Amino acid sequence: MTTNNETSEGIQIIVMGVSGSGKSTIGALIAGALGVPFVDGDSLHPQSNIEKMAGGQPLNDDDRWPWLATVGRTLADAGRRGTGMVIACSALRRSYREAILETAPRTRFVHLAGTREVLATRVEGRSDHFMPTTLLDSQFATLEPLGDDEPGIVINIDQTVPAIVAEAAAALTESSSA
Ligand SMILES: Nc1ncnc2c1ncn2[C@@H]1O[C@H](COP(=O)(O)OP(=O)(O)OP(=O)(O)O)[C@@H](O)[C@H]1O
Ligand SMILES: O=C(O)[C@H](O)[C@@H](O)[C@H](O)[C@H](O)CO
Repeated sequence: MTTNNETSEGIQIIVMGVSGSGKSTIGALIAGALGVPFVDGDSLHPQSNIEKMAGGQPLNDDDRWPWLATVGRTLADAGRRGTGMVIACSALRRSYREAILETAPRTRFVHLAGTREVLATRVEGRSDHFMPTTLLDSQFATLEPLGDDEPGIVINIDQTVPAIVAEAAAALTESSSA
């Protein structure tokens, strides 16, 4: 999978979805396929947010806004440097995505979508992550799926990792060159 430099430099992607949907796994591979840097949005959270989630409490809007501002700024800075970037960030609500788009208007979203059952299996399968499975219900309650009128694509996560990456990269490069 290749893209020309001109296309890759401009690419600004948020891989979004609830906890355990594969944002880190798929996001890193999409970035590799497109030849752009990858940042895990979890590394941009203030420590207080990580501690809150690890303690079993969902984040609220006040917790998320400063983090979303950092995510948008990081993406916009990469665009200005001409390097492009893929960031894994839950971006659960439409208003969160609108805020990111205000700072980084060329952003496209890749929504990794799956059922509660598939997500529970994936989250329970991890032993090395701070996010408890008990927070999945609040993640689903907060989620507003990517709409047809928003920039990006929705991908069903109930398929293999390579299949998801191939679907995402094909859609992203196709829409970049359109
Ligand atoms: N398509 C897939 N098929 C099978 N397992 C997968 C798939 N995608 C991801 N996984 C596995 O599911 C788990 C969750 O994936 P990952 O940690 O990438 O999700 P995440 O959205 O980044 O989670 P969080 O937001 O909680 O950090 C990991 O153990 C990962 O290896
Ligand atoms: O908006 C949120 O509630 C958070 O961003 C979470 O989604 C986590 O950061 C992430 O998914 C880690 O599990």
